[in-house]
Amino acid sequence: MSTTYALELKDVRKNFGKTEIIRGVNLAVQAGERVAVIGPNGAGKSTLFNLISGRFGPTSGDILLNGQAIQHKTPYEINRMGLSRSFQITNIFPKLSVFENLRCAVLWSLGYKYTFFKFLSGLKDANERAEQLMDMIHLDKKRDVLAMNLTYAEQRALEIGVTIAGGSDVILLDEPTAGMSKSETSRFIHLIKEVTVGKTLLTVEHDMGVVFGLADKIAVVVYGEVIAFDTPEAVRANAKVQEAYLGSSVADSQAGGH
Ligand SMILES: Nc1ncnc2c1ncn2[C@@H]1O[C@H](COP(=O)(O)OP(=O)(O)OP(=O)(O)O)[C@@H](O)[C@H]1O
Repeated sequence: MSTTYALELKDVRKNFGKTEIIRGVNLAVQAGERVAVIGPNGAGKSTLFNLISGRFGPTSGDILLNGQAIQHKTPYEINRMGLSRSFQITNIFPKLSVFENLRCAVLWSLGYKYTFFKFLSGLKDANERAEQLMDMIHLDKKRDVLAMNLTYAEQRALEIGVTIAGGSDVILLDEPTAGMSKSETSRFIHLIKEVTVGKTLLTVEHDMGVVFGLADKIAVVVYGEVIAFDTPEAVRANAKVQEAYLGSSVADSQAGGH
């Protein structure tokens, strides 16, 4: 019996000009797994995210979302099929309040931007869902504060709220804790865990504390290939990974008690 994975990459390759940047990636992520994608600078992590979210098409290979091929779909179509991505560059509206940002995201996900009448009938549901999201990301006390007046960590939390607003079951987060202090980071890991319960999560991450605090599995990308995909413990113990990349970062994170 074949398994349907939440996300599956089969021999995915991507060339930019004559250079092969992604060199035959295979990855099978089970529904509900939290996966951290790690690797040295320039290894191809962002390119992989761009391929999965449809920003680029692969040169060859298949990408399946819940068993359905998405490698030729647009980002919009892929989003409608249940995958949502947040960016390092923020995707919130600075001059809208917390509540308005969330409501916009909910309405957009429901497709209400297209017809005014659908919009009116959906408004009540959208309001309720936006309130619910606001509680989930712990910004209920900041309901009417403009996004631009939130702290940096609160803006990142709002961004997560916007990302999960449509109820996608596969979530891609690009360095969700980048730029945060240590205490903000540990609170944020907790928040990400809470809001992604039952969802499949992929995150590109450099901070080993975050990786080991968040991930069920780690995918190690080195020079356009996934050289290991396993539990944190197994990846930590993997000699190939130690040699190619981790070494001192893992030692540091272990010393730090993560
Ligand atoms: N649109 C593009 N056109 C040409 N080359 C690209 C493009 N996007 C990425 N690259 C190249 O692909 C390689 C992988 O880049 P990518 O950004 O995916 O790496 P990364 O692992 O995310 O790195 P970092 O950790 O520094 O963000 C780099 O050599 C980069 O210069």
